[in-house]
Amino acid sequence: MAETIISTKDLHLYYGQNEALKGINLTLSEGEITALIGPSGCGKSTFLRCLNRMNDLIPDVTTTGSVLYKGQDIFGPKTDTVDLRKEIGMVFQQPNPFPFSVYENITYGLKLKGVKEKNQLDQIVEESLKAASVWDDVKDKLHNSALALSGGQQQRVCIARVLAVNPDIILLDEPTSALDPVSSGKIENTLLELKGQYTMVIVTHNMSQASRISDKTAFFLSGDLIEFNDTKKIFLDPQEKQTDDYISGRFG
Ligand SMILES: Nc1ncnc2c1ncn2[C@@H]1O[C@H](COP(=O)(O)OP(=O)(O)OP(=O)(O)O)[C@@H](O)[C@H]1O
Repeated sequence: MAETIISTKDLHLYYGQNEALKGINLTLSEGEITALIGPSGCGKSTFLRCLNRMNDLIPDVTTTGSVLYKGQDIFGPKTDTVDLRKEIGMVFQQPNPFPFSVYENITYGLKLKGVKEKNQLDQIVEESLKAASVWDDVKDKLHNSALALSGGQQQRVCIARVLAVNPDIILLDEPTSALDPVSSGKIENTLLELKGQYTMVIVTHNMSQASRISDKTAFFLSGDLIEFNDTKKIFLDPQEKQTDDYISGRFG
């Protein structure tokens, strides 16, 4: 049995008066990929952002309940959110490289961590880009702007940027929805190669993507977690009618 790395307990989140998460209890296991699925507005991205406190950046948000990461509540006073976000990194829907060179994108977080030695930086740049399956595309363009790459290459550079600071968990918010099918397939392969080394949580509207890459799937509806189980079970033998209706395309 894989170890628990993060668990939420009775997690509620309100945007002003609007309750977007209605008491979510969910446990994520180390080294697994968990897919969050459900119709638009059901709270998937909100839940994802709770896991590294990205919702803190949004005004008028109230969160109750807890998110235990390695047993400690991330909403507790001991948490430094900058450190937390290095351990629990995030990849967004739109590729968002910094407007610097590829090399500087990867070394940015390392320099903040105090890594200065050029050989070490060079080594981590190469390792991270290789792990994100984009090294062959960019090895001759390391000092060119990351913005000059294709969307799919930019997204893999963004994954490499997260990997460079050696996180435990990677949160991915619809990372392929802005990409063409070939680029999406490359990202999926990259995630499959990283499986086991990192715990990943991916929000996706693409049911076949969820079934291809994830170990576990959580189905959300209107701020509730309706069903959470092994991905095979969710797709082949869902226990709740609402899950069945959603994955069979009857709504959403
Ligand atoms: N920054 C925000 N301010 C106010 N309300 C928000 C904000 N972000 C999300 N919401 C609301 O919270 C609810 C959940 O939204 P969320 O984006 O988490 O859903 P989602 O399942 O990820 O949707 P989608 O699949 O369309 O991205 C929705 O009612 C949405 O309008």
